[in-house]
Amino acid sequence: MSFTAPIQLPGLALDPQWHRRAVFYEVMVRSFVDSNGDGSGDLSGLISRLDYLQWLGVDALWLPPIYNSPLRDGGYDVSDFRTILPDFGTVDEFKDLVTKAHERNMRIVIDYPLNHTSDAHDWFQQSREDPEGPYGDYYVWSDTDKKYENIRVIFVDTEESNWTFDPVRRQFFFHRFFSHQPDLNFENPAVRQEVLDIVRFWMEMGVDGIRLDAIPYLFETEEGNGEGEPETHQFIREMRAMVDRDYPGRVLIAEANQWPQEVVQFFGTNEEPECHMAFDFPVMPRIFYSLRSQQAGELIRILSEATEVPDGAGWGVFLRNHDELTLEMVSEEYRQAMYGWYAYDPRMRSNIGIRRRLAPLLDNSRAELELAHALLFALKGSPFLYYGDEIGMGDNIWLPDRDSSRTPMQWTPDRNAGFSSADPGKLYLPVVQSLVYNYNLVNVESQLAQSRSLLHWVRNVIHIRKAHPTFGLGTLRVLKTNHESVLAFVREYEGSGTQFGDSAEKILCVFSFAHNPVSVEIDTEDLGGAKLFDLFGGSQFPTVADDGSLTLTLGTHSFYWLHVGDSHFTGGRA
Ligand SMILES: OC[C@H]1O[C@H](O[C@H]2O[C@H](CO)[C@@H](O)[C@H](O)[C@H]2O)[C@H](O)[C@@H](O)[C@@H]1O
Ligand SMILES: [Ca+2]
Repeated sequence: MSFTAPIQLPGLALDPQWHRRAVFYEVMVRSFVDSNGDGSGDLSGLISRLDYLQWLGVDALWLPPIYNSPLRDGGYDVSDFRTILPDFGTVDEFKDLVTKAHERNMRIVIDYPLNHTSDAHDWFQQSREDPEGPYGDYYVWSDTDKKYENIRVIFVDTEESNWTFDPVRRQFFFHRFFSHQPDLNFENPAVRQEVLDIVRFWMEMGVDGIRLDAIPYLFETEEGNGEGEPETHQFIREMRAMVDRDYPGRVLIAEANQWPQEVVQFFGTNEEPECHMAFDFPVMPRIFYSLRSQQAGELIRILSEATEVPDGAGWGVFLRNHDELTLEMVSEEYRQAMYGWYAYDPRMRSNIGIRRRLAPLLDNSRAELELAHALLFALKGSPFLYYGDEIGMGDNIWLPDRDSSRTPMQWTPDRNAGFSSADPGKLYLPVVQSLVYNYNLVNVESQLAQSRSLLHWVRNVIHIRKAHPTFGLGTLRVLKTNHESVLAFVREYEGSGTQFGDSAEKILCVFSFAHNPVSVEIDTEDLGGAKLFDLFGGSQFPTVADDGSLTLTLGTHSFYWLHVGDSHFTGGRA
């Protein structure tokens, strides 16, 4: 396979708003390409596929943890934050990745699980052995496991308590996640300084952003629930001030699995900003709910909630990632409905969520995959794709925990799906060989060869989105319709008049979750008399009536992106 996209030199375009226009792609280094045949993906392998990612239209890569780790939690159990897992490569190879990505105008975002370490980390080993030593106070130790009783257990499948007794120190240590992941003690100024130094270490290496893993959980208090305590926000403000001062243009991304009013606090304010971006956890499960219930109501409700963010900040929206499809942000009633639709086999569940990939969740329905992506790319926020979802990769629910959807990328129909030349038994996880998603059928090479494949469709929609800065920078206003299965909104952008030549624009987006064709009347409010043109092919649609009403018909699971304007729009096909 060759992707001969032109390489832009020398490096990145200067754009302080890059993260709001960007299409992100989450790529697990271990899962993407194995360059040396040892069975594990690595940095050199990833570098070898940057041309593919550039061809796809990706602007930024998010790499889950690449540090030294016992890999008991997919690398989120870090044993040294300043070295790279040898299976993945070296610091020099990482620098090479940054350089080569930048040459392609692509950014690199790394993942930083700052809340905790692995119990194999030297800090923890010293802390347990020498309570009076320099690391004695690096973790949250207690003589009793009865502290912080308001703090819930997150990994309910495996942990009964947030406290585990350490036989060496003969005290309990606190952990929000697995019992092999002790929480760092953020009350200790030395710990806070270590964390800031580690941020600086990777920023000096040239990274463009850092995903702050599990960010709500830094501080614990007796009164609170340990999620977004004031001290946690204060510390993020300090980190942000350091980044703005010493590394302007780099971004901090909050992973806070919380309700909108709580997540929005991780953006801070104009005067005291915190993160540049935050993942939108409430929207994601509602997309899946709408697809099965044929009801757009919950999605409309959450999209209509006013959650203003500071200037220049933006949401990260996603369909799937390396974790389970979390159902923490839906009511118990909705959760049970979603388990019934999407996790009918108990093996598909994990903690409070569903450990499946996008295509199997949607039963490989091409119409639903297109609808879900069209919505993802039209929402307010920057879209994050999960590796392999662009080809509709399947999962393996027989693998433990979230490994079900972390299997090798499927490049070709050849041995190990072209991921590795290793003996198949040596792979870090087996390739998917199920009836429907077998790598013989689902792979990049065969989809490149079919112009109507999902891969080409996703690439096209990415390029159309990128031709319209409105999607990244504009406002979103939900419209009233007379059909419960239809979501309609207007994206509107005033234009910036910057060097990017952005002009003012309105785009009407309409999505039908109905399982049959529907006719819908939309109250477009102030769009009376406007002409509409399809963004994909440029064809003209019925003009909006003078009173603002618009009647459209939509096929099963279909959608429209319509340019609103007086003049003919020529379409955006890439
Ligand atoms: O490092 C521990 C975990 O941190 C992240 O966790 C997030 O995912 C959890 C579900 O797997 C979710 O329930 C929690 O609210 C999040 O903070 C990371 O993404 C995980 O992979 C990791 O195990
Ligand atoms: Ca390798």
